[in-house]
Amino acid sequence: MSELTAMKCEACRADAPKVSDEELPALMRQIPDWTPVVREGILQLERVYKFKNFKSAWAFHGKVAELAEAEGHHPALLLEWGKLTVTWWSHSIKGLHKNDFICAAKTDALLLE
Ligand SMILES: C[C@H](O)[C@H](O)[C@H]1CNC2=NC(N)=NC(=O)C2=N1
Repeated sequence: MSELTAMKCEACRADAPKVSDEELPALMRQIPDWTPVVREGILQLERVYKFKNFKSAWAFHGKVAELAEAEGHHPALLLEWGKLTVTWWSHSIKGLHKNDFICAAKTDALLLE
């Protein structure tokens, strides 16, 4: 389990630093099941979680929503039959912040609960 899961998100400020190109590879190695994607020019982290049915995906959706509220940092969630797509990025800086990696690692940890 990544050390990221022991960290806490900081408040999202418009002047907060984005994760740099130099920092990105080491952070991505800590969340190997996630993919960096660019949407509307914004770098984001995405993972698709597969489940046996809608109800299981829905239950995980609820856990991720609770995590988001606890961290004060919120993902995009696409709930489908047997799938939940989770996408993290920082709206305030239109890109990736350390918060997004912390939350991606904590999202993975929810699977172990
Ligand atoms: C006021 C509130 O805390 C801010 O709007 C928070 C809410 N959750 C957030 N979530 C994400 N992903 N990015 C943000 O910039 C953000 N800002």
